[in-house]
Amino acid sequence: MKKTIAMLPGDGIGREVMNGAREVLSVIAEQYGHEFNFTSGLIGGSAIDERGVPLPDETLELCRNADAVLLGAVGGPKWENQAPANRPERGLLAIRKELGLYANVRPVKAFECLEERSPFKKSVLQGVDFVIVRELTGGLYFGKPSGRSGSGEKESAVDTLVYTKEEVRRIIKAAFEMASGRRKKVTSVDKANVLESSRMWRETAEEVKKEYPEVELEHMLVDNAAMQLIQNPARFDVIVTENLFGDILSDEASVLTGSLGMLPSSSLSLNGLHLYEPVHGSAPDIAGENKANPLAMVLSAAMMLRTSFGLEEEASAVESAVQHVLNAGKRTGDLAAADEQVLTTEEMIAEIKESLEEDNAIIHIMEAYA
Ligand SMILES: NC(=O)c1ccc[n+]([C@@H]2O[C@H](COP(=O)([O-])OP(=O)(O)OC[C@H]3O[C@@H](n4cnc5c(N)ncnc54)[C@H](O)[C@@H]3O)[C@@H](O)[C@H]2O)c1
Ligand SMILES: CC(C)[C@H](C(=O)O)[C@@H](O)C(=O)O
Ligand SMILES: [Mg+2]
Repeated sequence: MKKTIAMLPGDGIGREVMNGAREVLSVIAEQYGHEFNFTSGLIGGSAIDERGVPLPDETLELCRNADAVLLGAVGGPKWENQAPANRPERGLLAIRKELGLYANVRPVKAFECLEERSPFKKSVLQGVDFVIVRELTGGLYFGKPSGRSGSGEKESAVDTLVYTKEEVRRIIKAAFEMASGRRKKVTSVDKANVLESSRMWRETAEEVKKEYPEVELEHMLVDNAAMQLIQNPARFDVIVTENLFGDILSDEASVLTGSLGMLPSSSLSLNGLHLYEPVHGSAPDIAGENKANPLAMVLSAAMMLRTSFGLEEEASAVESAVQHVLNAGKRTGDLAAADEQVLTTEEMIAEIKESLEEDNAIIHIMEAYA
């Protein structure tokens, strides 16, 4: 299979983990006889430094000419004082909007071998396997008006939470579709006791539910959801929610897996060009130190292989390699216990590649004797 993959490393650890994903994908290409053409573009702070804007036109063009997009992370203290319209994060919001990436899928699965690294009891983590479907191109992040006016104590700031029915319907449909292929339960998270937008969200969820009689729908207020997520996380299958609620709940949920560095995501459009990125940010506190956990990025690449290219076997091979190295006790600093050896980002990637190569050798031996 011949595919073009646009890589946007971004800033901080985004660059380090993207290098790792590229190496892993190169091994997959070689083993399975694919041709992956990697193109590379600027986004975020690095784009501001080189082109003066967080999302240059040429980066968008590069993405549109690709079969899928991989993104590292954007942002960092260097660009904290940029004008709001020219912050690194604006590049990320703009690419999501421009490519129509309305559905951000964030799977949360607790690896048994990492249970010790989570602050939760084993009994809480048992059976944790859910997906957060976060609306990504509307809500509080994009609503107008947004801005500041006035001065002194009379200065005011406004952000607007606005959704059209159409925007709500398509994300809720995406969640029901996902639940249909899973444990058939959708939890729609809102703040319908206060927000008008949430009341419309809730009504729309009820309308969509009629098309999916086999899928259960429950509504949950977001404050309760934040609590249930850590009290009884195994109760969830598919959570669907507004942009900002989904952002907050997914970082919270990452603690169930042991580290934010474990959470991958896909951002899906209606036209088939999708973007894959870890849930974490550019981690300025460890950037440039070869310390970042590259597994969220590697698992995002696996999601790309499966969702964009239909390469189920290849995606599973990457996920099995991740499972294998974790089972073997290999840990970056975010996952290591005090008495455990700490691997660098590059060493972790080397372990993944080695595991893929061993796996491949076993497959060849089995084929030879079949
Ligand atoms: N998708 C994105 O590009 C994205 C997401 C979140 C935050 N950000 C940006 O990143 C910058 C830093 O934000 P933040 O510090 O609040 O969040 P962050 O996700 O970058 O880091 C939060 C904490 O988690 C740790 N961490 C995150 N990823 C890790 C990994 N792969 N391995 C090991 N440890 C990891 C960091 O070291 C830090 O202690 C900000 O500019 C923010 O806007 C970008
Ligand atoms: C960097 C920021 C704009 C982004 C978001 O809030 O969507 C990030 O936190 C994420 O989760 O992808
Ligand atoms: Mg976030």
